Amino acid sequence: MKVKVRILDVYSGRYSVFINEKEAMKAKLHPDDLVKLEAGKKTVYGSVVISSLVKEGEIGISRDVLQLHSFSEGEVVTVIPSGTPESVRYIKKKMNGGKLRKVEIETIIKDIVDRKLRDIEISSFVTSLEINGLDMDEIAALTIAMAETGDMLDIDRKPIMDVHSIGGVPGNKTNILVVPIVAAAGLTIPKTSSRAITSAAGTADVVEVFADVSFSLDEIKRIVEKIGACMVWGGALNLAPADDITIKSERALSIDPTGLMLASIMSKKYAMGSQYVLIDIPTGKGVKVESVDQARALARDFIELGKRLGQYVEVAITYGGQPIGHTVGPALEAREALQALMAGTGPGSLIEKATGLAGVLLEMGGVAPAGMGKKMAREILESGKAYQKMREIIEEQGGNPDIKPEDIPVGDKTYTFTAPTSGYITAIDNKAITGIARAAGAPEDKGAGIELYVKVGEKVKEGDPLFTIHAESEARLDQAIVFARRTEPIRIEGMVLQRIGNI
Ligand SMILES: O=P(O)(O)OC[C@H]1O[C@H](OP(=O)(O)O)[C@H](O)[C@@H]1O
Ligand SMILES: Nc1ccnc(=O)[nH]1
Repeated sequence: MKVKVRILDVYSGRYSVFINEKEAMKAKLHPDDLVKLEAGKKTVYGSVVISSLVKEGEIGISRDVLQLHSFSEGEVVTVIPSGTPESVRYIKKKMNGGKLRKVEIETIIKDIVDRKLRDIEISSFVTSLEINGLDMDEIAALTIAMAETGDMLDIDRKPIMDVHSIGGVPGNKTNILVVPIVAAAGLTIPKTSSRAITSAAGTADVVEVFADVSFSLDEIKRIVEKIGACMVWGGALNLAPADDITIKSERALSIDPTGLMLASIMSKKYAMGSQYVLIDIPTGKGVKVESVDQARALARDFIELGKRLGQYVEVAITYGGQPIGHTVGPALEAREALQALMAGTGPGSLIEKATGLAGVLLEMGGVAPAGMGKKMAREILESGKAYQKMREIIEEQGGNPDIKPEDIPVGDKTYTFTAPTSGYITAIDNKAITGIARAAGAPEDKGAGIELYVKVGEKVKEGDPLFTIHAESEARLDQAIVFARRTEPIRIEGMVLQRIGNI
């Protein structure tokens, strides 16, 4: 079927092509059918939307498609119905517990990147990995396939360090301090981050509050060669492009299958050319890895995967039993991170973790003697050198280097929960805290989130403030209050834990 292109100002997050109902009937096309568009050497796949936005003889091209492919108004394209991709058979093989061969994994990833697989098939793939997992051969093949379907960065300034958290713990703004500390020591650290997967704010969501995070690889090369660091969003680059597509499914389901997590992280590190990689595995109740034994097993997998990729990997198992610092949500976390960098100090959990991880990297990079890295990291932070480096990063990434924490707007719709009784704080529920912040609108609403006034082990009196919810709308605030009342995220000794009826 030959039709003319109509550029449509439609942005749906999916590769949609719009076809007139009569045209569709003639071509026996139905909603969500996969079609191939051919124009010269250009081949693009898209999902059909039946619409009166276009006339017979036309095809509507959405902004999603135009992000990666150029089409011009009136351009003639050939539309060919595309049958079910071969990769769907491989997804079903994994769903049935089979082991995928390298070529099968490569086909799935290529079809994801080429948009031949629709949301339903991608979600099925992610779910099958959550249920049936991957062995190390499959994970290595997945990692390389994810990296090699995108661009690779070649940075001259060596050695190239990197740090990445598996995430899962609310308030984990740690690496926003780690990166400038390490770069201030003269090492090169081209940090890529994802947006939130299971949390209320991914590092890319937080950094975006005070700088751009979407750059081309050439722009990143310029920034990193100039100042030794960046903090950018992996999804904006054509860097392991399947990663951000699968993360969208993970976010919707709030899952992060271990094998896919290993590949997601290490494919980005591999594509950036990182030589020395530190992985942070937060461990504790309510995070992705709940026991130290599980963390050790995952650590061994990261180290093995690194060996197969030619990268030196070390792993830090860190405390994840409660939120890091006192804030959860993009703007609130950006404020806290900036405050800590400017003051050279801050909440114990944040400073201890940041200087601990940075210390390991300084030792891995050979600029600190064994066992002296954390001390050196703390000195860099307290001296203000880390803040100066952060100013450079913000400026090079298009932000205002003079930004102050109070310049960062946070949600002005607030509600504060207070202690219903006196006693010691015995637990803070990570999942509940994340759920409240996400109910309040985070991470999409940058100003949404939670300010925590207490941590485990502290003593409170009845009526003392425990936490404040921030939202950008009353409706979102109400949703978050209901969620908070239902989940009671902060437990005080002596509180009734459960009430069981006469069942
Ligand atoms: O907590 P959740 O959302 O599951 O995991 C995603 C977060 O973990 C990693 O953090 P970092 O970039 O290493 O700081 C990712 O980049 C992302 O920010
Ligand atoms: N699955 C992932 C977890 C954390 N970071 C990532 O980039 N990917």
